[in-house]
Amino acid sequence: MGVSTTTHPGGVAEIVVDAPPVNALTVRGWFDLAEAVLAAGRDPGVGAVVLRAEGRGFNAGVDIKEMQSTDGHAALVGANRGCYAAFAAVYDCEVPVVAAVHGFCLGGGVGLAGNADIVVAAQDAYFGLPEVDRGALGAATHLARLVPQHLMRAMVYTCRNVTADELHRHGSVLEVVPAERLRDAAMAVAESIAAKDRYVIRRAKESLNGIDPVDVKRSYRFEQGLTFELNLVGAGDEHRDAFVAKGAAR
Ligand SMILES: CC(C)(COP(=O)([O-])OP(=O)(O)OC[C@H]1O[C@@H](n2cnc3c(N)ncnc32)[C@H](O)[C@@H]1OP(=O)(O)O)[C@@H](O)C(=O)NCCC(=O)NCCSC(=O)/C=C/C[N+](C)(C)C
Repeated sequence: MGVSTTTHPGGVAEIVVDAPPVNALTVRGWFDLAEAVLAAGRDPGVGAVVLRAEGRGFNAGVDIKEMQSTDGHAALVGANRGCYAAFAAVYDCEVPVVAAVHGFCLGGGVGLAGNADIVVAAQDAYFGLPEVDRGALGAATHLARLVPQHLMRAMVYTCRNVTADELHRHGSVLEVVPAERLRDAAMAVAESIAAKDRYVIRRAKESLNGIDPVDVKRSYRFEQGLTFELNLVGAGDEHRDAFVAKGAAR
């Protein structure tokens, strides 16, 4: 349980998130993931990273229950800083990151997949930002890397999800495979990158980040500023409390 890294002989670091029941990460979980991704990229023996998850889905975003059961603002501030650190780590990782997505990829999950260099998905994968329904904002920066502008806006305002097949049609998901083949498909892409000259691949990643038209970290920080406003006016608590109460009622 948690975040684990296995470095394979071909130079692929496989980072696996396993946080039952739905891979909704705690503050600690986001920071652990950030450190695992950065450490893999720092390892000179690594040429590519595969980021995947065990369980029912890739990622269900922040752990709302931790946020609502923690006194004061520590969990709220921590989740924001943890998400920022984890999304930034995927982006800044010195080698390409291949996200292997299955099942749900929601909220913070989109932050991870959107900042990955390559996304491979299972046929059951879907992506979305339920933030507006949770009284929050954020990860539109990263969703905008996966879908065109108007679809991104529709997804933010309506909280509708898109499937892996739709993203494949937009070109942001490289390959859609049956769930049982997801790990192998992601590893195969990562191995083909790790087989290249490691110095050149690191410079290729640095170069691609350097020509990005959007500063993803700054853009996400702007989004977070408005999330803080929603918290100040009480909209955050109202919607998160409703989520927790709905689960309890069930
Ligand atoms: C589609 C989901 C993830 C799974 O659906 P399901 O039908 O397979 O499972 P179920 O809804 O019964 O959930 C199982 C248990 O997991 C709990 N759960 C689910 N999501 C979360 C969560 N995010 N935090 C804490 N706990 C969660 C759920 O209450 C069930 O517990 P019990 O068995 O009842 O005890 C579906 O669950 C779903 O849609 N979840 C909500 C996803 C969501 O809204 N994520 C947060 C998005 S906001 C975000 O990630 C980033 C915010 C930005 N910022 C940091 C700036 C605030």
